[in-house]
Amino acid sequence: MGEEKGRTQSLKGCSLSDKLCIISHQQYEIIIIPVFLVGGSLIILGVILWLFIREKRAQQQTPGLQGTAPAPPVRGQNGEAGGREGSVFVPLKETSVESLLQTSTRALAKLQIPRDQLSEVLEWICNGSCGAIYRTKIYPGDPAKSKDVVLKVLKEPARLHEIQDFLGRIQFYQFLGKHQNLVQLEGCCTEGEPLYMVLEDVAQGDLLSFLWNCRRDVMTMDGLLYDLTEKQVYHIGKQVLLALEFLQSKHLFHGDVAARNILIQCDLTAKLCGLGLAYEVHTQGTITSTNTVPLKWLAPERLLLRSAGIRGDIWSFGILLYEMVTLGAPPYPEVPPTSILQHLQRGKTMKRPSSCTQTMYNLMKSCWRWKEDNRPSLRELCSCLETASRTADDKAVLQVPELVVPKLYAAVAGISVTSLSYSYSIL
Ligand SMILES: Nc1ncnc2c1ncn2[C@@H]1O[C@H](COP(=O)(O)OP(=O)(O)OP(=O)(O)O)[C@@H](O)[C@H]1O
Repeated sequence: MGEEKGRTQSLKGCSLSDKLCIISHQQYEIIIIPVFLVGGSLIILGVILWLFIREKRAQQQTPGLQGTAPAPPVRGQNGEAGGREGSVFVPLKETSVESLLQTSTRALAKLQIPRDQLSEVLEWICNGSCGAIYRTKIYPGDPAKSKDVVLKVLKEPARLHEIQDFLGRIQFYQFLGKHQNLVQLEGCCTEGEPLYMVLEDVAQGDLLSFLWNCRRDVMTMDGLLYDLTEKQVYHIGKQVLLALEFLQSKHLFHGDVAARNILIQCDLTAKLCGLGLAYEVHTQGTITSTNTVPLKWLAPERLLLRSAGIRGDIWSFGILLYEMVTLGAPPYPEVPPTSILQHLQRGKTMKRPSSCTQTMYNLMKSCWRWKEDNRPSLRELCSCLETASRTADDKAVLQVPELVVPKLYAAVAGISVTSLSYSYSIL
């Protein structure tokens, strides 16, 4: 009855027996409904096409020619922008170097080291991102307290923003505080140029050189035993995970986990260095510099220039395990650095190295799951490593007969040879 009433109202001005009126009402429905259906389908098709093209374009982003990628956007462990805890004291409004140094030296008063306490004898280690890195001695009054330290010297002449950046990095170390598996800041000299950042000396140098030295017949050098067992690989790996957990607790991540960014002591204490990207995440919430990271260590989301986070570090940790168990072989030796993304997109990962147990290989593969969320968390990985370490071989020494030719290594790994600070010679 109600339907009949409504219909009568819509046919206002016509009598129900009027055939012409009823015919025109039916035509109205016949036109509108298909128009809506076709229009809706076209819009849905358009959206699907747009998403498809967008995805394709992202995949076609060609990596850097040298096998290094431009910095992708980044996010913290929960997808949020990187942490900004702790204010950045460096006075960005200062317009002259003198006033900038005056203000910041006051802020860094507790860290200042008198320059005359530093030896003038400098041993060059390498050129870092801000300038040269040297080893020297510090004599803090009491000769018994003299010790080796590492100096990061800001290159000269430095522009105002480079000075601000360097001072910010010093404050970043201060913000991080102490952790046994992170390189420690000893102090700084910033009352005038050249600016120094003074770090503890992790005497045995980087893990990559250590791994290469383990290939040689020498058993010990400078008190360090150049032998590595499977159990020790887990021991070093666990320390790196602890350092990453520490960064994660500050809403940060490392962004460049690799053997070249780990320093090693005689007792196999491992310390994470190369904190430049973590510093950028801290201050900018993203990576803004033109810093480049070798492609073969990067997770797919970084290669695709999508957001990066701690799960990207987990992918790189898998590569680090590979580096350790192969005593410093370049990852994916058969793949050119610039083809790595296509290689991964075909679902390929690295084969199990002959020196690697199935247990360790399974761990690596879990780090290399395409989807970030499917990779283990730091906590899970830590407990897997602990379990694996309990039954790991502590006797058999890992052996790889071929010596490394650094130039060749750099080409296969997609790293510029000058950025490697190896203390290793094949002679
Ligand atoms: N505290 C240290 N003890 C011993 N060697 C060190 C120390 N710090 C740095 N090095 C050496 O210098 C190399 C480069 O260090 P690092 O990656 O920290 O430099 P950087 O270019 O300033 O990095 P970033 O800009 O990422 O902080 C290391 O691989 C290592 O050989």
